[in-house]
Amino acid sequence: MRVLLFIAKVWVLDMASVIDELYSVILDRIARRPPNSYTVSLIEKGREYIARKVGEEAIETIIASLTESRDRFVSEVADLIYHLLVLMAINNVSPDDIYKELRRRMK
Ligand SMILES: N=c1c2ncn([C@@H]3O[C@H](COP(=O)(O)OP(=O)(O)OP(=O)(O)O)[C@@H](O)[C@H]3O)c2ncn1[C@@H]1O[C@H](COP(=O)(O)O)[C@@H](O)[C@H]1O
Repeated sequence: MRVLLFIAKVWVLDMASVIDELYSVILDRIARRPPNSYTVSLIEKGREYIARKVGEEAIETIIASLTESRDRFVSEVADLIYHLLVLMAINNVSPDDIYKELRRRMK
């Protein structure tokens, strides 16, 4: 049981660190605006476009969960998380804000 708890904890920490790292890369792209960056192309299309894109990715995730393979579902969840992080970044909300809220709700 202890080993399972340890593995679960390491997995959660690793997942959080990937999200933190990706969020930092997104902030960097927004600040530096390098060419050939998908993030920059999203930012240039504006807040409404990005919000709509999150909606689109959420729908694709729902469809994948119901009708497609596990791999397709994993890929759609990753797309959704990335676009959500971009939307969070332009709203000055960090992954830390979300971790705190989730921790506050934890029973
Ligand atoms: N994690 C991602 C990531 N996930 C998904 N996507 C992009 O999201 C898009 C989703 O595909 P869609 O078919 O829905 O959309 P599309 O037709 O390509 O694009 P639209 O014209 O519809 O916006 C694809 O172009 C993917 O490349 C991502 N683009 C970038 N990242 C990471 O973000 C960081 C910054 O990337 P750049 O901004 O490209 O440097 C890097 O660490 C990247 O690995």
